[in-house]
Amino acid sequence: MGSVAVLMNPTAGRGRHAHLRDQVARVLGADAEVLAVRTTEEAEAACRAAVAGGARAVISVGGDGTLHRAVQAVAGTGVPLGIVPAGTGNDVAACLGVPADPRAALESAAAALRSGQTRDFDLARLERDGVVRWSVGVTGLGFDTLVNELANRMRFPRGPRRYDVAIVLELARMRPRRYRITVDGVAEELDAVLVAVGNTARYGGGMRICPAADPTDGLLDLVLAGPVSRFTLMRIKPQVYAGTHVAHPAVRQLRGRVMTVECDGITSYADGEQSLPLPVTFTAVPGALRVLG
Ligand SMILES: Nc1ncnc2c1ncn2[C@@H]1O[C@H](COP(=O)(O)OP(=O)(O)OP(=O)(O)O)[C@@H](O)[C@H]1O
Repeated sequence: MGSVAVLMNPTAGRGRHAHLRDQVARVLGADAEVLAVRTTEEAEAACRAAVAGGARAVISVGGDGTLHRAVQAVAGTGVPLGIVPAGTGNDVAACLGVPADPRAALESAAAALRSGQTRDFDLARLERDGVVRWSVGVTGLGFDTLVNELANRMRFPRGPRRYDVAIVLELARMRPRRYRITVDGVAEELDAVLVAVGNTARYGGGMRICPAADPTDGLLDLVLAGPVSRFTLMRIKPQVYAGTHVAHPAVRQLRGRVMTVECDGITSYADGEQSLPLPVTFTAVPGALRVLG
């Protein structure tokens, strides 16, 4: 029987859950192997190597970004993924019904390893020029993406305040962009400031940007905001936590199995991580993710 590979991200959640390392050893026992990684790239490569080497499960201990790395390795393999939410937002874990408390989630994954109990979910398969990436949660393709990119380039301020500053800076130069969106073969061109494709509903620590997204329906939800003013965007923003922004006349929801999104100068951010530059084709792949518990 293969080992249980554990991807721990000590930087996730601003280091608040560093003590989970001892818990992992205690709860998962001797066949748990904590992967020795220091960077994002090493994290993904180590998960892939573990799966190729016959690991019987991968456990992600971190936030959505950590989970995203582990998902690249287990997608479509049938190797189950344990999710221990120890990040800042933990939006994907919440949408997949994983206990919010990391210790409870760890116990639940350990119990599932013993009983064999798993649940299957869809994944979004992103493809451009033959390069494939996977997203379990939401992929941002507009204003939110630019904020993410700017925040990543900034050295100051540190921590989440960086995002507040990036939002203000990006708002100042926000302009609608021309998108070409094809949903199950039906194409349209439109101007938008914000576009997001969701397999699950949430990102950004509780924002229900794609409120109707269901990771078991075999479909993806695309939500877009048309050309609105900075003022209107800021007024709609608080409604995103409840998912009621979709009632605003400038907001549209599209649903389908295969979607292609084209726009110049935009790189997708999948589960909060930099992914493929547009154009990207998204395909809902039922059952591509098996989750422990
Ligand atoms: N073992 C690791 N060491 C260093 N960095 C890692 C490791 N694993 C993943 N990372 C990267 O660290 C970054 C932050 O991780 P993550 O997103 O999980 O935490 P977070 O931002 O606190 O949580 P959330 O995304 O849920 O708000 C991500 O870009 C992720 O790819």
